[in-house]
Amino acid sequence: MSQAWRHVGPTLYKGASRMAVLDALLSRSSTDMLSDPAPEGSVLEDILSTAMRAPDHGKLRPWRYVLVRGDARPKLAELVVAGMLARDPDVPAAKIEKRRVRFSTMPLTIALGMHLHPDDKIPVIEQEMAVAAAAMNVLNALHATGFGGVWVTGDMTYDPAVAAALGFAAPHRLAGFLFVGTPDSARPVPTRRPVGGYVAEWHGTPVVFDADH
Ligand SMILES: Cc1cc2nc3c(=O)[nH]c(=O)nc-3n(C[C@H](O)[C@H](O)[C@H](O)COP(=O)(O)O)c2cc1C
Repeated sequence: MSQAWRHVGPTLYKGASRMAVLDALLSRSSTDMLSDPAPEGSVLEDILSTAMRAPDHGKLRPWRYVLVRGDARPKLAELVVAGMLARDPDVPAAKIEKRRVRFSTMPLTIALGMHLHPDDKIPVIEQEMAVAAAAMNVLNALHATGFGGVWVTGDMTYDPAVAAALGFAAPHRLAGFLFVGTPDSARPVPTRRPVGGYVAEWHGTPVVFDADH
């Protein structure tokens, strides 16, 4: 890892208005309709640095990012396909081909690793939630810098052989994969539900949410 990756970078939003930050948070959406370029260099460093501001009980910093790009992509695709066939030798050829193409062609895939400490006083679920919070920061930062992506899991995420081949032998695990690149500009503008149904004020008796009616 180069020296550049170790330094504390410039504040990403220095000079940006709070509204610009909120607008970015309110308008992010996921997509796998992604083309080149993917972020690289100092832009990618800034994006991934947002992980380092995720809430993190015990400062365990359990998030890990494995960058898979260029010629490494078909290798990851073959690893994923080998796992599919090991789990189910009769898996349909079309399903294999779809996954092979996806992992071989995404501009950048980031394997989300979880470096877990099962014996720590911080419960594993809190370590996992910190990884998820960090991934959310990364997704928002991708959007804020004009890039995009989607977090996927699937059976390959829970395959110990795939995890180990990426560097996460037990007790460490994968939390999924971020497919990353430049979103297709023709994709539909996402809608956003009003949050009202997911918020309630407590007055001493259990709350009921409109979203659950
Ligand atoms: C932990 C986790 C795993 C996910 N796995 C998948 C997946 O395997 N396939 C998929 O299509 N979407 C998956 N999603 C959902 C997408 O990442 C995305 O949130 C969803 O398509 C909705 O898009 P939005 O983020 O624009 O609302 C997952 C989300 C999370 C948080």
